[in-house]
Amino acid sequence: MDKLLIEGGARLHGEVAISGAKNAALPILCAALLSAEPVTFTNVPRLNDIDTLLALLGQMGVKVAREGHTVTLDAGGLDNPVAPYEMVKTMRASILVLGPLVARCGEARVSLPGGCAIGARPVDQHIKGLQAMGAEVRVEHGYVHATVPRLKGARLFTDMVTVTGTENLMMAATLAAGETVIENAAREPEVVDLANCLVAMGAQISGAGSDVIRIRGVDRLHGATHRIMPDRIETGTYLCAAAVTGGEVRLTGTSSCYLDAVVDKLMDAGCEIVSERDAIRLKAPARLGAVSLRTAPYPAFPTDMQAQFMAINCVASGVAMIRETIFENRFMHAVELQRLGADIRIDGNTAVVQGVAKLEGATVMATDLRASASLVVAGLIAEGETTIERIYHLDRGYERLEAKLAALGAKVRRLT
Ligand SMILES: CC(=O)N[C@H]1[C@@H](OP(=O)(O)OP(=O)(O)OC[C@H]2O[C@@H](n3ccc(=O)[nH]c3=O)[C@H](O)[C@@H]2O)O[C@H](CO)[C@@H](O)[C@@H]1O
Ligand SMILES: C=C(OP(=O)(O)O)C(=O)O
Repeated sequence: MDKLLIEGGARLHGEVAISGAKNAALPILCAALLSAEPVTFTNVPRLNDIDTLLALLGQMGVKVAREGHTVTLDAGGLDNPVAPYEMVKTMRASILVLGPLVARCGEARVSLPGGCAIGARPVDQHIKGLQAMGAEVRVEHGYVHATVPRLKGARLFTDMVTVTGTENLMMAATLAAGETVIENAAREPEVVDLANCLVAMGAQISGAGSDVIRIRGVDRLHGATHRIMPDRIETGTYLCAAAVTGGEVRLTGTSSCYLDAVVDKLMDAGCEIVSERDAIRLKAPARLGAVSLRTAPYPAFPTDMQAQFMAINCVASGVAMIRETIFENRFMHAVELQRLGADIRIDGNTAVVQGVAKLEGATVMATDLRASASLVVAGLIAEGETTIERIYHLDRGYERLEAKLAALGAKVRRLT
C-alpha cells in the first residue's frame, strides 16, 4: 500500500495550479444521465473518485470518453439503472446517480452508500424528497429501489442542510412534471455549479446559491459543454500547507470568492492574502496565531477544511477551540496529530488545541480524505521524517499531490 514520506521544515514558495473540484465534478458527471445527448465536461480532476464514478456510469450503459481533463458522456444508450454495492462502497457520492436515474428511466436500484469514517451519513432526506415527488421507494437488502412513471413537482423541505441531498433532488426535479421548490437548500458553490450545468442542458432553475431553489420540470434535457469550477478545498489545503511553513505562494486557476470563511481565518492567523481574478497569493508570518472556528453549512466555515486548520493550530501561538457541527466523528486526525507531538483535547464535538513550539516526525495513519490532508500539513512542519500510511484516501481527492507540493519546494515522495 502506498505511503507518503515527508521531510518537514521546507518553506513552501512558488506557484501551483489548482484542479477542478471533486465535489462539483461528481454531481455534474451524474447530470449527464439526464440527457440522451452527449455532454462534455472540461477541467475534470484526475482523481480516484472520478475513475470510480466513470466506471459506475459505464456499467449503466453510458459511453465514456476521456482525454486529459476533458470527459464526454453519452447516456443515449443508458439501459442498466443499477449501482451495485461493489462500486458504491468505495465512494459515498455514488448516491448522486439516484435522482437522475429515477427522473430519466422511471426506476433505479442503488446500493446504500453505508456509514463511513466521519459519521453515519444516512440518505433519508434524498429518499424523502423523491417520495414527495411521487416515487415509490423501498430500501431492501441494502439497496434503494425507486420506481415512478414520471416524477411530479413538489414542495420539498429537508430536515437539515444537505449538499448531495439538494443536488440529487434538484437533478430529479429537472425532468419532473411541474414545479419543484427545494427549501432549506444547500448554498454551496458546487450546488450552483451543478445548476449552471443543468441550465446549459436546458433545465429551468432559479435560486441556486440561496436556500430556496425553484425548478420547473421540462420534457428533456439536451447536450452541452460545461467547465467544472476550481476545487475550493484543494485551494484551502494548499493555503494551509504554505501558511504552516511560513511560506509565500500563488495558487492559480482558483478564486478566493469561494473561500471567504477560510481566507478570513488565515488572515486572523496573521497571513497576508491578495485575491487576483483567477489566483490567490498568500504570505505567511514566521509563526501563525491560533484561530478558533466552528464548522457549518456554506457560507460558514467548511467541515472539509476543519482538519487542515487543526493541523495549523497545532504549531500556532495560543489556544484554539474547534467545533465540528456537521459530522459526528470527524476528529480522527486528532490522535494522529498527537503522535506528532500535538497538544489536543477532545470534548464531544469540540477540540481544544494548545499550540506547541514544534512537532516531531513519526509514522501516522490516514483515516479519511481531509484527515489525511491535515497529516500532510503537519508533516510539512514537523521536525524530521513523517510517514503517512493509507494514502489511498488522499488519492480520492488531491490530484498529483506530491508533484504539486514538490513544485512548491516540499521534500515529499511516495513510497509504492
Ligand atoms: C461529494 C460531496 O459533495 N461531499 C460533500 C458533501 O457530503 P454530503 O452531501 O454527503 O453531506 P451532507 O451535506 O448531506 O451532510 C450534512 C449532514 O446531514 C446529514 N444527513 C444528510 C443527508 C441525509 O439524507 N440525512 C442526513 O442525516 C449527514 O449525516 C451530515 O451530518 O457535503 C459535506 C458537508 O459540506 C462535505 O463534507 C462533503 O465533502
Ligand atoms: C467527505 C468528503 O467527501 P465524500 O463526501 O465524497 O466522502 C470530502 O470531500 O471531504
